[in-house]
Order: sequence, then structure tokens, then C-alpha cells
Amino acid sequence: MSVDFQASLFGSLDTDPATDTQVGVGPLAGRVQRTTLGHGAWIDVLPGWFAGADAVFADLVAAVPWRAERRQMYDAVVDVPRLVHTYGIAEALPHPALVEARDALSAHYAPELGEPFVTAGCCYYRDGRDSVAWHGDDLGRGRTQDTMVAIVSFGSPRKLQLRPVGGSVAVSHALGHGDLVVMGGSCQRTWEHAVPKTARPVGPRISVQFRPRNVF
Ligand SMILES: O=C(O)CCC(=O)C(=O)O
Ligand SMILES: [Fe+2]
Repeated sequence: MSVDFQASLFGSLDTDPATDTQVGVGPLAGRVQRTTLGHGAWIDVLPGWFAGADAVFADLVAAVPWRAERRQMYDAVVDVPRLVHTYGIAEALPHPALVEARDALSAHYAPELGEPFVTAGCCYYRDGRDSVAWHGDDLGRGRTQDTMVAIVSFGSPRKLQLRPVGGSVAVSHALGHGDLVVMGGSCQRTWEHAVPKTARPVGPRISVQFRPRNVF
């Protein structure tokens, strides 16, 4: 990709002070690719949406107050092998480019979603042993209502898999290096998603999930 194309694609880019790398998001309109999954669910995908994602990855490793996760899953509280931290409504995000990403997503999806993305869940998969099991984000309104969960990925790619509830894997995207995926419609209650473990050596990945109010 030429420098000129990069510049025009991303418009105004901020500079990451730690690495002197240009960071920021590109446009969404006309670039996200929608796939209809069935049962009222869909996903939008835009590879490489976020410029300078690997520099931001390093900042997030240092800036986010990571903690080990325990989560209600499959009717039991289990250790989930990854580190997490959630930024709630009105909490300051750890990087200005995340604010830009959240606001761009809110603006782009407003006509369809009818409300902004307000929280940012951060997950840190340190290596191939870290993972998240099959689940829907259905602890809040996602259990009964259509909604959206927008995920931006930093660092090395890991597979995000999707399947109809109880079915077999139907969709798999390797997400990293600034890729965007948005799960929409009934996706959180009619489909499940997972980041499986991998025996293959993989570098670390951070996922930031933007969600509307009351979606977990
Ligand atoms: O790592 C990801 O991108 C998915 C994370 C996820 O599904 C969750 O935390 O609910
Ligand atoms: Fe999830």
C-alpha cells in the first residue's frame, strides 16, 4: 500500500507518542462487508480498519489494569484463561484511538442500532493456551433483543469462530492487526462465538469489544 493511499484512506491520523507510529481508524461506509448468518444474525467484517494497531497493542498491554477473569459460564463460575478489564459507561478509555474507534462505530451504526456503543470490554490472549469457550453475550439485553457487539483486534491474529447455538462451526475469521468484526441482529442469542485454543505457536492478541448499554 503506498503512503499516499494510506493517507487518503485513513484521513487524519494521530501519532502514538510511545512509538511515533500513525494510529487511527479509516472510514466504514462502503467498506464493511456484511454476511447474513441466518436466524436473524449477521456479521460485518473489515480487515485492517485500524492503522497502527500493533503500536496500540503495546500501549494497551501496559495501560490496561488487566486481571484474571472468572465468569459465569455453562451454569458454573469457571476460570476463563485470558486477562480482562471492562471500561464501563463514561469511564475514560486507555487510548485516544479507542475513543475515535468507538465514536466512528456509534456514528456508522446509529441508523440501524438506534443507540451508541458505550462500554469497552478488553481481553488479552497471552498465547495459544488463552481462549474463550462457546458463548453468546447474553447476560443482558442480548438474551432477548437484537443488538450489536463490535470487536477490534490488536496484535497477532486468533480465530473467532461462530456457530448456530448447539450447531457446528460455520464461520471462522482470523482477527488481529486492526481487523474489525461486528456481530449484529440476533447473533448473541441464536449464535455462539468462541476463540479456541491453538497448539500452534501464536503471538499475543488483544480484543476490544464495544457494546451498547446493558449488553454483556
Ligand atoms: O476475543 C474476542 O474477540 C471475543 C471475546 C468475546 O467474545 C467476549 O469477551 O465476550
Ligand atoms: Fe463474546
